Amino acid sequence: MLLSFLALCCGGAAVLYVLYSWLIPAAVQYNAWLALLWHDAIVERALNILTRSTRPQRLLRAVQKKAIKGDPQSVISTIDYFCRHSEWAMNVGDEKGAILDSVVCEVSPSTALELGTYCGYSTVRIARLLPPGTKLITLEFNPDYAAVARQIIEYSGLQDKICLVEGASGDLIPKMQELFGIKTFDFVFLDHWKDRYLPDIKLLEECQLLRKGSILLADNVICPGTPDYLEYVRNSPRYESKYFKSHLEYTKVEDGLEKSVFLG
Ligand SMILES: C[S@@+](CC[C@H](N)C(=O)[O-])C[C@H]1O[C@@H](n2cnc3c(N)ncnc32)[C@H](O)[C@@H]1O
Ligand SMILES: [Mg+2]
Repeated sequence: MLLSFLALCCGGAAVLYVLYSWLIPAAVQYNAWLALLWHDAIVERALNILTRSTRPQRLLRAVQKKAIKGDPQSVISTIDYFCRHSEWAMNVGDEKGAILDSVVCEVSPSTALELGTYCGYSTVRIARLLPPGTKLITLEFNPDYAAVARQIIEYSGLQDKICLVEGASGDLIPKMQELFGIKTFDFVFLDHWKDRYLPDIKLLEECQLLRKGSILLADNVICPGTPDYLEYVRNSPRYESKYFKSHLEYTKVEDGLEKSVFLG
């Protein structure tokens, strides 16, 4: 009786071990929906309860503990390490980040807008490459995320190059001229909720915030995906669009960035 109970326990433990150390990580690395469900719904909630903190707070703590203050590259590398080895987070990440870097360097914008700040990872990534005098305006409607992003931006030492505005893109885009005297943006990074990409570029067009040659770079066009936005920029005569194939941040799931030039 005791022996069969012990055998049952050992068998159960072995199944759990195989599931947790091999099957789940493998499935989560390669399957889009499993990856998002696992990282966003299951692990994040469990860790929030267990640690009585939020994912952005845990990410901020890692930066404060491990990154060199005033060194944006160290902040970026620390976040990437944390997200690969401790806890996934929805930053653009290192792999797609390299594509983002090359587009920012190529455009060398005088005016830049980011939609969706989260913890400020991509904000720091973009701002560190901006020419002197350029300010990046970044919009975030979640006050808890914005509070963490402010501290990460401050920690990286780039606060003078970044203006974080709290609020919804749909409300703030029409106020860009009034708030910042912006006539047009040279570069826009779209990385907020995916159903807002299309309405917000139409709003940017309507508010005449795009000029001939403005560059839009959109993240996550495959995973979670922005089919209506892709259909628009790929078929509209007002845009010339190109896909950069990559992977969803910190996984092997296909994702990519869409770079679109506004033709006027
Ligand atoms: C994927 S995360 C941004 C990640 C960030 N760009 C990075 O790579 O580090 C999306 C963020 O957009 C914010 N967001 C979503 N829709 C928004 C909107 N309409 N206006 C402002 N912020 C929005 C969310 O709260 C979330 O923090
Ligand atoms: Mg993204």
